[in-house]
Amino acid sequence: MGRRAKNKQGDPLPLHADPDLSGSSKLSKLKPKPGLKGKSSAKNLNAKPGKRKPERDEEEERATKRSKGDRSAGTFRSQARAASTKKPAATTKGKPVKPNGKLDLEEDEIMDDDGPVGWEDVEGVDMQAEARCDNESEDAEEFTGFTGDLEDLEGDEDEVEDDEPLRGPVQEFDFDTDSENDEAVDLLTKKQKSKQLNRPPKIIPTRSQSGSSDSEDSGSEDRGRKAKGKTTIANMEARSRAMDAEAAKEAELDMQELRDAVVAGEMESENLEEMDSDEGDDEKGGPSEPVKILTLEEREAEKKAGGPDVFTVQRRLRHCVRVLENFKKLGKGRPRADYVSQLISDIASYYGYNEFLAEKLFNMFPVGEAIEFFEANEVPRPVTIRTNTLRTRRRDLAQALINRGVNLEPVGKWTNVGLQVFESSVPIGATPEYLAGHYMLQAASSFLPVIALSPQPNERVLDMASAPGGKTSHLAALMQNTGVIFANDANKARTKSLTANIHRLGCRNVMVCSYDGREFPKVLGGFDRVLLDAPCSGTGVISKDPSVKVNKSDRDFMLLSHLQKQLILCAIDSVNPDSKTGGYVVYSTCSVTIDENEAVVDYALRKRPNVKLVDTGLEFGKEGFTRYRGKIFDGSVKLTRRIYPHVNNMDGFYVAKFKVHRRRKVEKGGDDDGLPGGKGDEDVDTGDGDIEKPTFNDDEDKTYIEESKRRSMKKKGLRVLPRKEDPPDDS
Ligand SMILES: C[S@@+](CC[C@H](N)C(=O)[O-])C[C@H]1O[C@@H](n2cnc3c(N)ncnc32)[C@H](O)[C@@H]1O
Repeated sequence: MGRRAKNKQGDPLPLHADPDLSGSSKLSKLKPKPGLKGKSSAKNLNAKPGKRKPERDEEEERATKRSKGDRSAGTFRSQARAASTKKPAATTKGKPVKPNGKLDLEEDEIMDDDGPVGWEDVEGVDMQAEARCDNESEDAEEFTGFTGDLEDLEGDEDEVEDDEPLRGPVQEFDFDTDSENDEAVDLLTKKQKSKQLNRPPKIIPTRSQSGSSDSEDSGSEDRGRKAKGKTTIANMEARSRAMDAEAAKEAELDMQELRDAVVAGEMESENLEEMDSDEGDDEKGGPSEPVKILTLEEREAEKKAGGPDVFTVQRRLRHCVRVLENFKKLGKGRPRADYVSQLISDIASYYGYNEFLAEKLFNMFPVGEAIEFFEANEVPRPVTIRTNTLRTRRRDLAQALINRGVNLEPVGKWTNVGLQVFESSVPIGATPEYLAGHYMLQAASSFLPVIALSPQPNERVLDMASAPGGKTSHLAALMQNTGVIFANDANKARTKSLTANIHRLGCRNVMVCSYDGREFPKVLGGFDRVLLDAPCSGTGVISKDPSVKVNKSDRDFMLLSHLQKQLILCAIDSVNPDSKTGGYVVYSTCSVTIDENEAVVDYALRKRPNVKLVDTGLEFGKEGFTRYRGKIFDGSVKLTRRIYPHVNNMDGFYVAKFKVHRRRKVEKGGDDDGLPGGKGDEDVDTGDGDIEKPTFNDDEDKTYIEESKRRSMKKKGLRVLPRKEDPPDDS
């Protein structure tokens, strides 16, 4: 994304236009701003992850950054303290706005009151391992008590009097009247001006920013906007397009920047030692020691001694990234693994992850891109809402909210219901429009599984893990309140917020139920479409819930993956393969790990030869992995889509879409290993009444079954023998 247009959610880059984020582009970012030299030294990074107490100037800087909602604002230097990132964007008179209307949003307030949500009351699943329930606003639960009359709210004199923008001139809002040539609209009055549009240059600037022009640019940009006149609201979409064009221009500039950086990186690498010692001037201005890569023992000793200071870690990070990106030239006899383990250790301490998760996530990307990913997790994603088309139209909603002092604009061309909120003078989660169900606070990426499922009017749809109902209500809207949606969630307590949301949003075709998803299709089957938005680790939403950085272990991923595999088979088996209009399953998670995504989808393909992956229909997202660290997945897994914070400026998400066909009878003595392309040759209509119980590979599942037995014995207070061997690595 461009330097100046990064504030806008915008259309994510199309699949084939994803920028090459790997490589030396990061090198320029990692250069410290000259003025910062030495400033950060002697800070203990070994403090509790994410809890390092910032100094005063850092706190101010962080407050500024927090309000930007812009991933690019994240810099290497500022990340170590950002584990305490809070929910961004909308503000009320300078204070952060909570979606539920309260001020001063705290991270723990984003979570359910009951703590971590997901699968805690699901039998057979370890309570310790937390699963993340997506990135829906969980605000609804706090509104379940609202029983008042909307008119009362509308007529609340106090609110009106206190609410300056309500008295302002009514602005027209029309999505239909724009044209490419329309004047871009400045939606932001002086008072309301988006903080995202006004972000400062990066603390560690990229090449393009380190020049003279960033502040000038943004100044002239602002002037340009002002010159274009006051907000008319007549053509918000035109403005959006103008921004898109600007973003495209910026993207091109960035690509150029990247190309320059690669060339420059090659030159730089030749003078690496020189650079390292230049960068390494100590606080007194003298040259510091060359960067030292530590052995495991030395690292342990360093930790024991209180941990490295920020300055040292930064230098080492830069050094390791540079060397690893050009190892042939710069490796200098040391094994690559030494640099990798040093880098992972430094990433963990710098960004506040446990080393296990830092490594797991690091391994998913080329070195430079991994840094992009970790940085993006330090920056809040844009606040977005989804128009509930059962109650209103997007233009009417936008008009109403603008009149209340909300700065917003369409999310991007790929959705006609999304609005991005930049700033608000009113609590965005408690406006009369919110309470009247005109919109849902919902992260943009969580629109994607529903768009992929594409439910049709009059269908029978199962939303297998549905609370608090962001996607259920979106499904209902697309089905225009026809047909029927079974909105299930294993967690009874969470079905309260689900029910509240579907009432608020006017969904009349929804049946709420609470079963363990693994009981389907025994309880009910024959659906035209099934959405499985599975309980997951939440590694795609770390910017919202930084606790994920430290509370996930190898075992959690193993157990989650197992649960997801069980659920996906049940989802598939709940579909009527003879559906005239459908026959589809969409599997999604708000996690980026392979164990929870491709490994689950591949397992489903192997166990259910009657399903095939199909195109998700999404315009963007990276292809799913078809091989990863020695594992080879079915080639069709590349049809699945990965959404990343650092690429799409959205929460990390994964979406896969299956078409379910009739089952084929497996030939006697034939290949019954469940691999696709087995020898089955005869169509057998399994029908609703003839749905087989999901089967599992006993060998593969042995460990899980044993774990499950151990847990239930423990629960009953029985003595549990020590494990015979460690569970296998599933990564
Ligand atoms: C990612 S959240 C779902 C978010 C929801 N789809 C939405 O859009 O609002 C995962 C949900 O799975 C539920 N869950 C966990 N284990 C389950 C199981 N075995 N069967 C059904 N639901 C389960 C959790 O209670 C949680 O609400």
